[in-house]
Amino acid sequence: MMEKPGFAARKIAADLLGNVVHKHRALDAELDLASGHSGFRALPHQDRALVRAIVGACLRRRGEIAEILNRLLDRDIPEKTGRVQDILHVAIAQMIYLDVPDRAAVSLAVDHASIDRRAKPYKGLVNGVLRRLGREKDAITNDLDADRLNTPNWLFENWTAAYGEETARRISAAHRNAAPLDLTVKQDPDGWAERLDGLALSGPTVRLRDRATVTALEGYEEGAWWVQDLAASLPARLLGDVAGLRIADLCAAPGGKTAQLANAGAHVTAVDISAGRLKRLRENMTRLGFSVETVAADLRDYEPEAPFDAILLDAPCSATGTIRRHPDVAYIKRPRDIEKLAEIQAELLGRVANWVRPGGQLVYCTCSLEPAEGEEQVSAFLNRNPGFELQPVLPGELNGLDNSITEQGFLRTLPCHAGPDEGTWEGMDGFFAARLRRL
Ligand SMILES: C[S@@+](CC[C@H](N)C(=O)[O-])C[C@H]1O[C@@H](n2cnc3c(N)ncnc32)[C@H](O)[C@@H]1O
Repeated sequence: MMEKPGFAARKIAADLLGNVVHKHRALDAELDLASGHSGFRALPHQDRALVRAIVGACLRRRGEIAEILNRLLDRDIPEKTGRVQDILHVAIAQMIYLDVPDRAAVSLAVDHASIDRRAKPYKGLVNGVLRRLGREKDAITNDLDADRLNTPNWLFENWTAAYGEETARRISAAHRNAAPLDLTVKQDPDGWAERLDGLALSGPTVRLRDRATVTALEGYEEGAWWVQDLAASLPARLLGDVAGLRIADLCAAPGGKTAQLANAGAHVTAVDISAGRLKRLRENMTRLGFSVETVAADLRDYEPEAPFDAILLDAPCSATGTIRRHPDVAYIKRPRDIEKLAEIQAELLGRVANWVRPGGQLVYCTCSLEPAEGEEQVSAFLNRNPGFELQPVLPGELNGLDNSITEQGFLRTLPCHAGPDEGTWEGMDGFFAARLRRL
């Protein structure tokens, strides 16, 4: 059988979807052009963009697609049918959420089922189900509760318990769209907003509507800015005026927060366990013209020579605050990952806290929406360590982002929080940060 144009892209999309949702592999790693999925790497540029769009829609709309399939089938597709379910999801994503003609999506799905040994007996079902969807699209997709369906139950329950159901729904809704591109500029946010046709948000953040090729944008070569979500820029800002201070940026790579601290005039020691990620940090600092000390070490072994004036600990976490950028996170993480990560965070926080001098500040942060990795982590630390106090984040400290400050004085941003003004192409990553002081 001759392969139809676009067949390879659909086949690889189904493969990648399967690797994420069944094998819990990170999508970024699969899409890496140096080390990712070999079939994906071999595709022409345009087909790679199509694969990204299909897999993105499959993940962002996974709950809706599953419900559509449910409405189309009389009974569940048996397990051990090979790729049937992934093939159907890929086709439905194209028919309902992407601008692909139904006929193309259906015939490529049937072709795919025909060449898969275990899916082959179901090619008639694939054909029938998808054709019916084409005919009865409106009726079948009517009244889908997208906000509830597209978030896995355990995450939705976590967020409902933490923020209430209405907010959990708004978080889920924010995940339907890809995030805009935020830059942190060294100086002159208004000028850069004008030059890049963006919007100056809170502080040094400039937001661009399109995710253009970053390296082709004005100011990249000269190191005028770096890519950093608005929310990710907030924890370092909590340290206030850091000019001349010795600061340890712990878990630093690839260096977004290191760059902020260096730009503000601090003497930064950037520590990270990953030599590869630290190499990227050094490349970033070279482009930006910052000089910082870098240390490749596990924080569980590292011993600083002298106490620091301040510490920023951006602990490893589940990254559920970044689902707008990484929709696979909702499917590759599981509840036990949160438990394991919370244990590591507690260990790291307990260990590094003693590296700050008395009177010095320690900011702990994670890009997670789970209280176990944020509020609960810090409250437990303070209970165990009477030698530290919380220094609440105060209204007015964060240029118009007061709705991201909790009653206790923690920073808690959510993907459904708008920027400082309405109409700022909505949203930011979910972040938690707490500012502590050693007594
Ligand atoms: C959230 S990322 C850091 C992002 C970074 N702070 C930034 O703003 O660009 C977490 C980092 O923690 C590092 N890490 C994880 N476990 C570590 C450990 N035990 N010791 C040191 N670094 C660790 C990872 O290599 C990863 O680079």
